[in-house]
Amino acid sequence: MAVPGMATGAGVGAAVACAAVVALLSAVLALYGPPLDAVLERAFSLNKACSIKDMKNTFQLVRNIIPPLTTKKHKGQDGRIGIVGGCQEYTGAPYFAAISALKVGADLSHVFCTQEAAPVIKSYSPELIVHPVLDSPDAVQDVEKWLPRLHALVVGPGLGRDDGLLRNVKGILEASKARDVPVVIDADGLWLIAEQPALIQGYQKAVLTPNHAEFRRLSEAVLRDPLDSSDPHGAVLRLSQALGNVTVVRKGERDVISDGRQVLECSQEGSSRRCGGQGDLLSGSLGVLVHWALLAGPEKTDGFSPLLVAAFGACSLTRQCSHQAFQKHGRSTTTTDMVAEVGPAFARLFES
Ligand SMILES: NC(=O)C1=CN([C@@H]2O[C@H](COP(=O)(O)OP(=O)(O)OC[C@H]3O[C@@H](n4cnc5c(N)ncnc54)[C@H](OP(=O)(O)O)[C@@H]3O)[C@@H](O)[C@H]2O)[C@@H](O)CC1
Ligand SMILES: Nc1ncnc2c1ncn2[C@@H]1O[C@H](COP(=O)(O)OP(=O)(O)OP(=O)(O)O)[C@@H](O)[C@H]1O
Ligand SMILES: [Mg+2]
Repeated sequence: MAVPGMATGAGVGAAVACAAVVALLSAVLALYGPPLDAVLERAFSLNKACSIKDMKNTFQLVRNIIPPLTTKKHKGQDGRIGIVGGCQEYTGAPYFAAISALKVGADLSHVFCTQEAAPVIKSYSPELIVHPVLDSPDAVQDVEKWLPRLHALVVGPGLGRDDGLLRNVKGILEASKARDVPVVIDADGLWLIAEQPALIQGYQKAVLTPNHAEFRRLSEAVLRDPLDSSDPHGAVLRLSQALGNVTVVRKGERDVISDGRQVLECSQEGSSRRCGGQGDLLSGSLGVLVHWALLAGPEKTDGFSPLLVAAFGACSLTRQCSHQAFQKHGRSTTTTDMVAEVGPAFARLFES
């Protein structure tokens, strides 16, 4: 079925061929070092060709990672996701992330927030499990004891920038890495990473989802250079490489996704509404898709990194939710209207 906003083009085979060329170029880069720019430029233009042609095929790869709904599974198998965020000022952001994870298909969604934020977040939805632990002196241990039961953590929505909270989140990130738990880092979690990039350096199960301001901050902190706005794909590729191939999703008019080897672009039609919370829907959805993609493994994603495919899925889903909500509500569209579209948008993009 044709999906609006989707480019058509070459087959998955072409993507794999491109991937091979890019992998080769990366190997050349690793072996011979500078002049990096010339080689990167070439690698990148190959990537660009791949990404545009293969948007249609990338949808198929997302379909490949979606677990079947069967009567043989028990509660939790399709995803137990944790959201780390929620403080006095921001209660909506962790709620949007957590409810979106459930609506995409996770079975259980936990929110680890401050004591004050917990009753507020609980009152939004009986479906969320809310732990008022993030500002406790035992925050790291309190979250750590849940880690063996969680498939992915989404760190940052509505976290705020309180030094004590950020210290606790640093400990939670270190504990997650030690246990190999995949992490999606968004919003104020990215503030922490811009301050201490070493926290995430080289962690292959991390995805960063910066908006415009967050990308600039991160990029300038990590690359120690003013952001080159003339080359949006190259900027994402370079940031990912500098972070040791951590997957980066730069949100914007077009979303640009890279694992430092390949670049994908998502230009699924969204809407012109820029109400707050849309990024939280994206990061919550991505938490589930990351779990599904890693479970499915690279054989289901045809040579693409599973995290790249998960990210493309979350970006296209968020934009499709925005598109559908806007068709119904126009200028009054809010993120709550988009959350109501998660099911229909998911079915339209990935199940028809
Ligand atoms: N309902 C809730 O609870 C919600 C809570 N949220 C939570 O809020 C916390 C802070 O998150 P954040 O995104 O507001 O912080 P940050 O990165 O400092 O950006 C601030 C400034 O950056 C700029 N700017 C942003 N985008 C830009 C663009 N495309 N193009 C150009 N400029 C752009 C813009 O600057 P301005 O236009 O004001 O000069 C903007 O004011 C975080 O915890 C998050 O989760 C949200 O999730 C929403 C729903
Ligand atoms: N100019 C734009 N045109 C179309 N879609 C956009 C545009 N900017 C962002 N988006 C889409 O909106 C969604 C959220 O991106 P955005 O940059 O608003 O994140 P954010 O600032 O982190 O959101 P939040 O308010 O949740 O913190 C993404 O799906 C992105 O593709
Ligand atoms: Mg955000």
